[in-house]
Amino acid sequence: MSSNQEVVKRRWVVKIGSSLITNNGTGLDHAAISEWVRQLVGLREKGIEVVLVSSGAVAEGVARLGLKSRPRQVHLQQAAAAVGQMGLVQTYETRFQQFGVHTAQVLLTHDDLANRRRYLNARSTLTGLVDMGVVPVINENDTVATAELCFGDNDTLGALVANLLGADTLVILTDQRGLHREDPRAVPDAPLISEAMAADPALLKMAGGSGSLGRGGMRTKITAARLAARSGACTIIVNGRESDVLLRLVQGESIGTRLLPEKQPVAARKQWLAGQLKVKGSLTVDTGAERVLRESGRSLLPVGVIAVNGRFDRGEVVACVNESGQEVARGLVNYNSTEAGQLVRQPSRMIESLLGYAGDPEMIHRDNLVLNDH
Ligand SMILES: Nc1ncnc2c1ncn2[C@@H]1O[C@H](COP(=O)(O)OP(=O)(O)O)[C@@H](O)[C@H]1O
Ligand SMILES: N[C@@H](CCC(=O)OP(=O)(O)O)C(=O)O
Repeated sequence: MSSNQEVVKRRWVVKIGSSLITNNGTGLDHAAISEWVRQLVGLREKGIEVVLVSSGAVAEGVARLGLKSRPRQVHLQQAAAAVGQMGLVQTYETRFQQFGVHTAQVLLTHDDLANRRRYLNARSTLTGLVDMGVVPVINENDTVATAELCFGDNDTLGALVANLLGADTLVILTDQRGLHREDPRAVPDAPLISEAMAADPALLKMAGGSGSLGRGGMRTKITAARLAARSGACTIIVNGRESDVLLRLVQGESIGTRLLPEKQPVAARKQWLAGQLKVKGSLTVDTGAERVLRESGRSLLPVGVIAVNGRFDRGEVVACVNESGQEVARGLVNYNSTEAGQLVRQPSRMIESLLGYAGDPEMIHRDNLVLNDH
């Protein structure tokens, strides 16, 4: 089923942290992974689309290479990650296969999500995988990530993937029950925060760094929750060792820390789009398309575009103007200006024969479109 259809599907991004997935810092905890896979399959059976962000490459590489501990030099850590990533995806692949579910390895860098064109490509590919019933297993592409431009921790990556896919929930599985008022490693009886607004400034004051094998600690989890809230996702930080943790969450049990977005999903996402972006060109739309955009918030299809103005690439921001030149909306365009010119007034089924490849049916997908409210 296409994500572009109007059916509202539940989509969860589940992040499994380094501190949880390893056996005392080296190698993977295979029994625990089997447990999470069983539960992830259970979520799918309840109609939830599942995307996994998993750490563990460095830890597994350290074990496979027979190293005593995580290397200090970055290039050796990256080498260990390259070795360990093989074992990580092999483990998920084998476990999911037992349930007849396919997995796909997706390695992303910061650049992939900052660049609009690559962002859209990543989005299309991931959406395609999810639509085909595949579970993407995502990690940072440690081999090519540079110290200045890396996610570093997978909490941030998980949040950006939640933004990318418009997930309704980001579950961060870690080695604590959730966010406590103070780091429970230092203050064992510090009370648990069960629910808060993700944007609450008090949260960051409670959160400390990583006390163990992970990279970000609670701080990056709070920041991740704020990022995820931007596209309307709720973040749940919870102990991955709790029995049936994911299945209990889906039944609505209150475990862990739930960090809520302050706005409705669509409003938050569109506010972000509206606030961030500059216009590179414009598409003139006919009166029918203008009405559809204004009244039903649907995607802009090529058939409603009557002219293309300016030069732009796929993934850049363009304005949608009416025949009097008044801006109706703006959004991230799925085609560059040359291709868009070829698609003017064309039905989407003609895209493949006109461009020579099967592109997105929309000129601008509604998720990437924000109405001009003047
Ligand atoms: N206020 C807090 N509540 C809970 N844990 C905290 C807090 N402050 C810091 N931490 C630390 O964050 C750690 C979890 O983060 P991290 O080690 O990065 O794990 P992961 O690999 O799962 O991302 C905990 O083990 C804990 O020591
Ligand atoms: N990409 C790294 C994981 C980075 C990391 O440890 O992140 P986190 O689990 O958020 O503390 C790996 O697979 O080893």
